[in-house]
Amino acid sequence: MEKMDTSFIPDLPTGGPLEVYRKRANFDWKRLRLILEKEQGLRIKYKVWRRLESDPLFAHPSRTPPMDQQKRLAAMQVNRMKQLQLVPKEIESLSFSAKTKYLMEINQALASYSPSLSVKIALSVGLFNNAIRAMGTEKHKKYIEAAWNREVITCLAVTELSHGSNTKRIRTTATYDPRMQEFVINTPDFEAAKCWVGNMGKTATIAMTFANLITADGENHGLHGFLIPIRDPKTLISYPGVLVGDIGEKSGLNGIDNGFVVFTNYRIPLDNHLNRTGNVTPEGVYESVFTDPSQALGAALESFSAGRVGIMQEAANTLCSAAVIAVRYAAVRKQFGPERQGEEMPIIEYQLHQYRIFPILAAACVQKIAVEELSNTYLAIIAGSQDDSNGFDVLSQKAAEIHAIISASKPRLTWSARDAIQEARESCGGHGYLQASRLGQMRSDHDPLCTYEGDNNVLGQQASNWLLRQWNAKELETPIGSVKFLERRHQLLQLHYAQLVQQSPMDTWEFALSCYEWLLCHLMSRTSAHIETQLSSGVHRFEARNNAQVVGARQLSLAFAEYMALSGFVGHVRQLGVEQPYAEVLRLLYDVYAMWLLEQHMTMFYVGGFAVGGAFAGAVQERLLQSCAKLKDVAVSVADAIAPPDFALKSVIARADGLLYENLQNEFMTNEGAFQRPDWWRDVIIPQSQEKSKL
Ligand SMILES: Cc1cc2nc3c(=O)[nH]c(=O)nc-3n(C[C@H](O)[C@H](O)[C@H](O)COP(=O)(O)OP(=O)(O)OC[C@H]3O[C@@H](n4cnc5c(N)ncnc54)[C@H](O)[C@@H]3O)c2cc1C
Repeated sequence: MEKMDTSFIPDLPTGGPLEVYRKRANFDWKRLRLILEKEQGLRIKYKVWRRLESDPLFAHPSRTPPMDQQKRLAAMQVNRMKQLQLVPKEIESLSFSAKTKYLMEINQALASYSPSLSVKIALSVGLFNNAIRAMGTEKHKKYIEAAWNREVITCLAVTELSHGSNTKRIRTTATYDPRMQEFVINTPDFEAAKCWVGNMGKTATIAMTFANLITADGENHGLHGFLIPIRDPKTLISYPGVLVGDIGEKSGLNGIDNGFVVFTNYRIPLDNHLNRTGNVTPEGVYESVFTDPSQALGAALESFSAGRVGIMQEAANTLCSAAVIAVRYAAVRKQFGPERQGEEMPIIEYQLHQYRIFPILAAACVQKIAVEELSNTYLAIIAGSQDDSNGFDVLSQKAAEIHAIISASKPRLTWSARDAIQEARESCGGHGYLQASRLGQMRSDHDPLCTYEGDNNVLGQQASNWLLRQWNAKELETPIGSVKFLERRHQLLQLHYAQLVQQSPMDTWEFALSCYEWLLCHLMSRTSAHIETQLSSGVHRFEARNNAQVVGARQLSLAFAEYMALSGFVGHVRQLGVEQPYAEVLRLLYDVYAMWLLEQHMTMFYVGGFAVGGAFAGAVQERLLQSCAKLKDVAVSVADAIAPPDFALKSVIARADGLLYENLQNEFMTNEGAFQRPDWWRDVIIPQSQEKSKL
């Protein structure tokens, strides 16, 4: 294993109640941290956290501010970014992948401090710039610079009131007027109002908007991107013809001003059309690099994949935070014990508790590595497609495969994080419900990640469609190799647990991966057969596919994402060649996560005939519980290796010092107004007779 410089990682407080478990680890948590995360990325994150911590604008308010204040604060924090100099000038000269990676690291650090802030920045810079690069041409590059300098505040307007997932049915129009060389933007009715658009509610000055491009002859050329100025950047007052407002309070992420807009005969110059894939000449002739307009839309929407990768990174970090809170709390919190009056046991010692929280810890570590691997693959493909002078090879085989992987993985990760937060909340009992535990806020802020940038259930269908295409194709199209195992489909479908455990015992990396290969083949075969049966009885393909979702397609895309994560982790660990104690802990984490996942699919292993009797289910459960028991002694150190600093984690019940009760006492005692009689005290006093009031 290469030499590691861990000196930039701040030490943890010593001597607190967590020390008992910290001492049991036979490895250095800082070195583990650098195995789970690349040094360069971690250095960037610590730099971001240090700068935020030292700036009073980023101090955590003691109470949740009113909605309007949250928006003001997040907007001011975005403006402060430039002064904080988080992005050095030198990154301009880096390659596309290196530069994007740098920005992604910053985003992750910001997201663990405040999701509202990171989403706002993504909308203002990252996503906007990606969209310009994917859809715009040279003349639009000035907007990238302007967005960096905050000369314009940007947003991405795709969703309409009555259409979200089905983007093809968006109805906003951009009609070209050759006389004035302008596009006229119209919202046909309120159902076509753009809505939910982040940054649009109060602040955005320019909206990157998807609208149907219509030429003077009345022909609709499908959806295209347009840069539509909506507010005066000097006054934030909207322009005539633009009715723009805020959609109101949300369940979380209230630092973001989500808005709606209605356009009425609103004119923009020809140059504001993002014309990389389809161009309109000044005379009004439409030219496209695609013959089918839906291909142009597909290429344009593909630019949002970077957003999905960012979402996965954020979800992996959320998993980490939830796991850290649950593990640190469990190591300190004591309840019950064998002797009635004797010492109580930390709840981390209970098997049931281990079974609830260790899969979260293991998932966090495995997914952290898997998402990093996936991000690298994604960036390499996009960089390749940008180098291609012909422009779009985005719809090539590689792009289709990575799109399928992302479409399966974004749902898997965001759902895992959603469930992990809830489990962590309950595992911390009542104190987990305290706002200061962070878990409630984390739950509300994470929740919409399951919906935006592609609703999970809809995205999952795109992944299963691709998988089923591979299943039925004469020739596999898997340049990334994600379904290379399908070459062995006939052998795999014959596989049984009894035979597998002989070939690859449970303590090999291959065991779980082979179980997954069988499961994926079975689900593809099952779903495909279900669709075929319906088609042959005259059912329309659309309906046949819909009716195959519950039977197998939904599970297929989730299982595919899990397989990708596990195999990504295994590939990475094998390459690393780490020393013994680190190899052991990585193996343990893999076992806990893999066995826990296999348990979730147990029914299908039996339904499909992979397993009979109780042996497989019993063996999986036994290995899971044994691995959890082994993980118990090192879990606190593993949590330390993935924990954001206290400042970013902001959880009173999971500080690195482990002083649970002292920190809670301080929280209760200093909580604003804790000892104040309420202003409304008279409203709760029921007038009493003289005699009784003496009581
Ligand atoms: C916090 C937040 C921020 C957002 N920011 C932006 C933004 O900046 N810009 C922007 O343009 N949009 C934004 N959105 C909108 C977001 O992109 C959409 O909400 C998302 O695309 C889902 O669309 P929808 O809400 O219309 O849901 P729908 O498409 O109506 O889906 C509703 C439900 O129906 C299910 N469903 C739909 N079709 C099928 C099917 N074929 N089979 C089975 N089930 C189906 C879905 O799974 C879902 O559960 C934001 C949303 C939120 C919550």
